[in-house]
Amino acid sequence: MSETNAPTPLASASASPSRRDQPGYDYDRVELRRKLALVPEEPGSSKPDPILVVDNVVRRFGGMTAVDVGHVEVQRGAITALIGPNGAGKTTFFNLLTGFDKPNSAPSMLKRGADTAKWIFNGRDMGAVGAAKVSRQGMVRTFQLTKALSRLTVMENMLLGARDQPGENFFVAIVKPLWRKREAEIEAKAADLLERFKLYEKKDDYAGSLSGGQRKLLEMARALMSDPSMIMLDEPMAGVNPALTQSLLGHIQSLRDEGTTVLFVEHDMHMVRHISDWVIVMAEGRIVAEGPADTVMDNPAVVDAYLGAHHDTDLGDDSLLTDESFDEIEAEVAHEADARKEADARKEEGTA
Ligand SMILES: Nc1ncnc2c1ncn2[C@@H]1O[C@H](COP(=O)(O)OP(=O)(O)OP(=O)(O)O)[C@@H](O)[C@H]1O
Repeated sequence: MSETNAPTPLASASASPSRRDQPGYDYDRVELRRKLALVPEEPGSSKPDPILVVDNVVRRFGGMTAVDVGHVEVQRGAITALIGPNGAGKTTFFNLLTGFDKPNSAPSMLKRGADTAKWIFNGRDMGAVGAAKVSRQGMVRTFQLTKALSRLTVMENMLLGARDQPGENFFVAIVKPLWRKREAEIEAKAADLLERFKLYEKKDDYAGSLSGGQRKLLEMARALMSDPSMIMLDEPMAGVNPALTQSLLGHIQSLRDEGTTVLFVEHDMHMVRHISDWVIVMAEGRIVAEGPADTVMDNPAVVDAYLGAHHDTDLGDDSLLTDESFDEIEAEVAHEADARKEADARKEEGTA
């Protein structure tokens, strides 16, 4: 199977509807960029429609402060990159937000006040919420596949990612027609996602036998099984070959175009420049700069952060990925979106 295939949108009726099809969703990238252009390019700036608002998240390891974020907001429906030199605190921040770690500033029986940690996702307070519940609320992050998951097949990995498994609901679990139906839906959805990520032919292979790039695709596909409102990707491009890089970028753009908010940590500045609607920069645990990708790299605070920590970081030379190749991806994604609209319209006409 080729790794270079372009992304395929969800095609069959058995997949859950994308957010684009849900009432009230009106994605318009030009409008989004126009709104973001009005946002002040400063750390902690307010966004027009934040899906995530974070306050006072502090994490110390011994005497070292890994994360000290006073305030930050993530715009709904946008692709936001979280960048920063090695050790800036990006992964620790992801772990805290998704319930896999707890801030030292977490509110307690003794202390709850203006300086205690608080983060609101989609209008809900997530501060005291564990990892499983965070994911059920629609904030899902990708992980590297563990050894155990490598010994499961690609399809088994997908089924593990599903929300509302029949066994989770006692009533559904004991009424056979109900769980049969739900099980079939989940399997159909997994199959659709695997098709979309060009992994369907590998469905019965062990996940451990996939290439590094295919594992990244599987991680993303598995995360999408729970229909997240926001997907958080930790270094999606690490270890991925240039051909599959383009495919991954296309997938991330289509997710955003379908209404999923994307927050990703990445060292690859080519990727950051080309697909981000907004960039947040961390250094030494703090947010030091924010702005659109084409200007934020020139911010003196960003140059300082990278020069101070990481002299050899390439902040913008596109050697592998040219503007033409990204234009091609964008055109392909737009073409597929149009094809999807046409198919939906035909389907509607057929059922009218
Ligand atoms: N469990 C831990 N125990 C002790 N120190 C830790 C732990 N986890 C992270 N750190 C430290 O916290 C700091 C922030 O680490 P983190 O991995 O969050 O940075 P990062 O920005 O994701 O870096 P990279 O880009 O290299 O992945 C680093 O100095 C790291 O050594």
